Amino acid sequence: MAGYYPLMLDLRGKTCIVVGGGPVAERKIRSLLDADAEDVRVISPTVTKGIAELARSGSIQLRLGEYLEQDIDGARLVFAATGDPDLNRCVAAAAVVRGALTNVADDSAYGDFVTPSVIRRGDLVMAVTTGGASPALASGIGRDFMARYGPDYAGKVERLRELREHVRLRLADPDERRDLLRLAAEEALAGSLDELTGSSDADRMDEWIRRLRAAADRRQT
Ligand SMILES: C[C@@]1(CC(=O)O)c2cc3[nH]c(cc4nc(cc5[nH]c(cc(n2)[C@H]1CCC(=O)O)[C@@](C)(CC(=O)O)[C@@H]5CCC(=O)O)C(CC(=O)O)=C4CCC(=O)O)c(CCC(=O)O)c3CC(=O)O
Ligand SMILES: NC(=O)C1=CN([C@@H]2O[C@H](COP(=O)(O)OP(=O)(O)OC[C@H]3O[C@@H](n4cnc5c(N)ncnc54)[C@H](O)[C@@H]3O)[C@@H](O)[C@H]2O)C=CC1
Repeated sequence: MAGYYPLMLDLRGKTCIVVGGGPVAERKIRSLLDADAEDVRVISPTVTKGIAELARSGSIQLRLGEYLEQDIDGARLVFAATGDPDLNRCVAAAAVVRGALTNVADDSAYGDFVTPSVIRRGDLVMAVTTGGASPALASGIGRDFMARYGPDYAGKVERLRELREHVRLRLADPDERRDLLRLAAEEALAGSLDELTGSSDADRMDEWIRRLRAAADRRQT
């Protein structure tokens, strides 16, 4: 069993190809679109209603037909998600030759990566895998995360990003920057980010930094 190295890929501008058009392929396609993939191509003789709708709206390019090896030319990611195990292996082998990373839906041993359960809260992205041991458990833990980290985390992360940009411009001392940003993250986890007042964004940031500095000083004494 592979150890799996987790990473977060920027898929903008990269060609992603899904071979197959059933419910599993649809899930992979939706997860690509959720990740802002801009060039998603699907090859399958039959597709779900959902995939057909995504093609109609222009979110994906669909070729209705059986897979041909040249379909995956230029791909960076390839998903082999047909109901035919031999064909899925063929797709994976052709992808390897082309240097593309592959996912094989019915046998993870043949692919380069597995798809985790993904929870998104704006820029906060959580991914859970069991490496194929129990997709149902990965999904269940994903649901637990959803309950623990609610939709408010999208706003929290946005504010922490703003604060971080502000702090990097305003504070020269790297130790002080680190202490304040760690404290701000603790506030986000404790749910106390909403106490900010101030008339403009810059005022709010200055006030927040003042408060964090005071808290950091209190900690040191
Ligand atoms: C190895 C992997 C390869 C890959 O697809 O990358 C794979 C493989 C297989 N899945 C199977 C079954 C199920 N898959 C799900 C659900 C999900 N499967 C996903 C990923 C993965 N599935 C990769 C490993 C992930 C990991 O373990 O961490 C998720 C997380 C993400 C996604 O699909 O995008 C998504 C949840 C999304 C969410 O809810 O967040 C459910 C649950 C359900 O349907 O409710 C079931 C039934 C219950 C069960 O089996 O647990 C079968 C057997 C088919 C058969 O029996 O014929 C195989 C084939 C095999 O095991 O060889
Ligand atoms: N990774 C995962 O999360 C899961 C994986 N699976 C496995 O994934 C596979 C797909 O599952 P489903 O979507 O439910 O299957 P499905 O049978 O509903 O769909 C298979 C799709 O493959 C297409 N297809 C068949 N021959 C093709 C060809 N020559 N070229 C291109 N496309 C072709 C069909 O038109 C159809 O759209 C199955 O092997 C299943 O065992 C099943 C459940 C979960």
